[in-house]
Amino acid sequence: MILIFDLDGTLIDSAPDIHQTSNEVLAAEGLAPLDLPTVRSFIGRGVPHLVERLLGAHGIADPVRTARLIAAFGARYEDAVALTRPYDGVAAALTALAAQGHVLGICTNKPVAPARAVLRHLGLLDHFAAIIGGDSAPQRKPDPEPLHLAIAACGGGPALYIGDSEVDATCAAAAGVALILHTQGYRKTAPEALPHVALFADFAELPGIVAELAADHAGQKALA
Ligand SMILES: O=C(O)COP(=O)(O)O
Ligand SMILES: [Mg+2]
Repeated sequence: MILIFDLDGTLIDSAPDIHQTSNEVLAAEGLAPLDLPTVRSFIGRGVPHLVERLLGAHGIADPVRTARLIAAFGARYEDAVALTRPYDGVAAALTALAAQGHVLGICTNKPVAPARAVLRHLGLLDHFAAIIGGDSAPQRKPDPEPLHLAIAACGGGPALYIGDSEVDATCAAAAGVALILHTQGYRKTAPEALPHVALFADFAELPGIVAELAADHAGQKALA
């Protein structure tokens, strides 16, 4: 099958770097820093949304400042890798999934260049046949288009999406793709509130979950 992964909050805990970069661009505007949980709660809908929320937290809604901060954030984003860690067991799970014969891709709202930069920094880039980011399509997730693009870029066919958030759940549902929910990410609502075919807290569980879903899928195809 094709397995498409979300990035922030799914494969990597990148909130500390996004937090630090946020406070750097706020400082350049003469604005006070925000704490990590606050910034983490703004992650998931891409850079323009993050910046709107950073300024909104300071009571500012100004298109000129928003555009300036988006540019400042973008200029720093590819270097914002030092504080980011993969979740435990990610590399082993990706290796096991590829060994099961699956094709792996990324569909993230992070722009492609910083997505590639952080995956390269963590030694994970070579696992992926395609990377679709927040700047790859006219619309970002939760629009289904980026997920459709990621699946097509991996060769097309039956797919699963592995994500952490409300945005991923809405995107997957709109795309008609089943979601496997990583529960250790940046979600705000209870897992039960989000449509999913499976959930996991530990990447050691993922190869078994995927093997079962792939077998179900093959079984349904045989019956059809
Ligand atoms: O850039 C973001 O806001 C979040 O990215 P994600 O789609 O990888 O969770
Ligand atoms: Mg995410």
